[in-house]
Amino acid sequence: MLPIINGESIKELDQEFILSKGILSIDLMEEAASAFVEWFYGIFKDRTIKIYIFCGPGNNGGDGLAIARLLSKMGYPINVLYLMNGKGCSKDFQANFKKLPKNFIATNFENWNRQIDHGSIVIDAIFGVGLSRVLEGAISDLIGELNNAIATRIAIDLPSGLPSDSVTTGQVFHAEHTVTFQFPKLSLLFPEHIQFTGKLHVVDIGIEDQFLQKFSSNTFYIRKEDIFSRHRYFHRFSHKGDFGRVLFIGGAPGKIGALFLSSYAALRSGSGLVSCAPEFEENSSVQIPYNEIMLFQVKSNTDLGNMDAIGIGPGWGTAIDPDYFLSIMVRFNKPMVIDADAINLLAANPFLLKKVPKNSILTPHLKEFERLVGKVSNHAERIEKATSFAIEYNVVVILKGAHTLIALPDGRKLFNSTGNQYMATAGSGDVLTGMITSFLGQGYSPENAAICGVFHHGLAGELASQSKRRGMIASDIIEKIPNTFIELGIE
Ligand SMILES: NC(=O)C1=CN([C@@H]2O[C@H](COP(=O)(O)OP(=O)(O)OC[C@H]3O[C@@H](n4cnc5c(N)ncnc54)[C@H](OP(=O)(O)O)[C@@H]3O)[C@@H](O)[C@H]2O)[C@H](O)CC1
Ligand SMILES: [K+]
Repeated sequence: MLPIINGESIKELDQEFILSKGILSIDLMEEAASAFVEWFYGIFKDRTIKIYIFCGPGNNGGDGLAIARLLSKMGYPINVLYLMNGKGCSKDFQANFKKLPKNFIATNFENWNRQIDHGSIVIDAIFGVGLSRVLEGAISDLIGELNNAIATRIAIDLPSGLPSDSVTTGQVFHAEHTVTFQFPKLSLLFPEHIQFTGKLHVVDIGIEDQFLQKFSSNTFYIRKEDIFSRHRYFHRFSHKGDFGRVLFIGGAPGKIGALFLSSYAALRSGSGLVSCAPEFEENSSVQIPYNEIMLFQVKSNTDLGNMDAIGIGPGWGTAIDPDYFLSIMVRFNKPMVIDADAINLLAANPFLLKKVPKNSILTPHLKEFERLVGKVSNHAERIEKATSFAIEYNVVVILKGAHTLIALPDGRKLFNSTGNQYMATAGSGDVLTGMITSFLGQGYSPENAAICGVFHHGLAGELASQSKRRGMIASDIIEKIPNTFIELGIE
C-alpha cells in the first residue's frame, strides 16, 4: 500500500531520495512538473486556453515555473505571476526562473493588473507542504480573488493555505482539481477540506513505495494494485460451502429492506450460502424478494457455529434486548461485522463492548461513531479516536465517508481511494456490510475482508454512477459488484 508521509518528514524524504539516486533536487522538481503536465494534457487538450500560473517563493513555486516552461513549449498561452517574500526565493525556484524562455511574460504579482479572463485556467503553485502559518494580508486577499474568478482552478500538490496534516483555520485556495505528488497529503483526505481539494489526483514522480515506507509505517492509501493479492482464489472443484455460509441479522418491521440489501450484496460478492434473520415474531411470514436467500431463526437455533460469518445490525431497530445481542456474540464467538443499530446498541450498553469477538469489524457512519466515542470536533480528531478505539477493543473500525478510513487493531490507518458523492444514498452502508461479511465468510482475514469490501464497494459505486449519477440507488451499487471483479481481474 502507498505510505502517506506527514508534511514535516517530506523534506527529509526528498533529501534522502535524491542522495540515494545520485540526482539533484531540481531533477525531482522536473519529474514532478512533467507528471503534472502529463496529467494536465490528458484533460485539457485545447491548447488555446489561457493559463495563469501563480508561483510562490518556495519549491511549490519552482514546480509552477517548470510547469509554465513545459506547457508553453506545448503551445499553451501562459501567464506567470510570481510572489516574492523578504527572504528571497528557493534555489530551485531561481534555477527554473532562469530557464523560462526569453519572450516569456512573468510578472511580479505586485505589478499585476489583476485581470483574469473568463473561462481560463488558474494554477495555484503558491504554497505546498512548506506552508508554515495561516495566510494573511495581501496573499490571503489574492487567494480570495482567485477563488472568485470565473476560471477552472487547479492546485499543485496542495491548495495554498491548506496545512499538510491538520484542519485549516484560514483562507485556502478552492481547487476544482488537486494534483498531488507521489502520495496524498493527509489533509487532502479530510471531509471538511473537500471544498478546497476538489477532485484529487495522485501522480507518480518516481519515488518507490519501499522508499516511502521508511518514513511512514502506520498510514496508507489503498490503491487498485493493492487489492489483487488480498483476494482468495477458488478453483473449478470448489464447492458452494467453500465460498462461505453467511447470516445477516437485523431487519425489524419497517426496516427489513436494509437486511435484504446486505444479504443480496453478499450473494453478488460471491457468498455460497446466504441466510437472513429478520427481527420478526418467530414463524410470522416474511417474503424474501430474492430466491437465493434463505430464512433463518436465530432465537430457536442455538447453533450459530456453522456460520462462517455474521453481519449484524442493518435495520435491526432500537428495541433489541442487549442480552440477546450478547447471547449471539457468545454463541458465535468469531469475528463478525457489526453495523448500524448493532453499533447503537453497543454504544448504549458499554458492557457489551468488552464482549465483542476479537477482530470483529465495526462499520459506523459518522453519527454512529460519535455515539460510540463521544463528540468529535474535526476529522483529525476522529481519525485519532478511531485508531485508539480499534487498539483498545481489538477490532477493525471502518469510518464510512469520502476516503473511508479503516483503523486496524495494530494501529495502522488505511484510507480508501474509490467511491464518489453519489454513494451517499439510503442503503449504501447496508451494501458495504453485506460485502465485508461475504469476504469474511469466504475465509478472508478481517483485515483483507475490510480492505476488499471497502475498495470494491467504492468501485461498484463509481461504475454504477457512470450511467445513474445522482439517481443512483443502493441496488444499483449491488448490480455492479460483479463488474468490479472483472475490472480488477479477480477470478
Ligand atoms: N517529493 C515531493 O513531494 C516534491 C515536492 N516538491 C514541491 O515542493 C513543495 C515544497 O516546497 P517548499 O519550498 O518546502 O515549501 P513551499 O513552496 O510550499 O513554501 C515555502 C515558502 O513559502 C513561505 N511561506 C510558508 N507559509 C507562508 C505563509 N503563510 N505566508 C507567506 N509565506 C509563507 C515560506 O516562507 P517562511 O517564512 O515560512 O520560510 C517559504 O518561502 C511541495 O509542496 C512540492 O510542490 C518538489 O518540486 C519535488 C518533489
Ligand atoms: K499549491
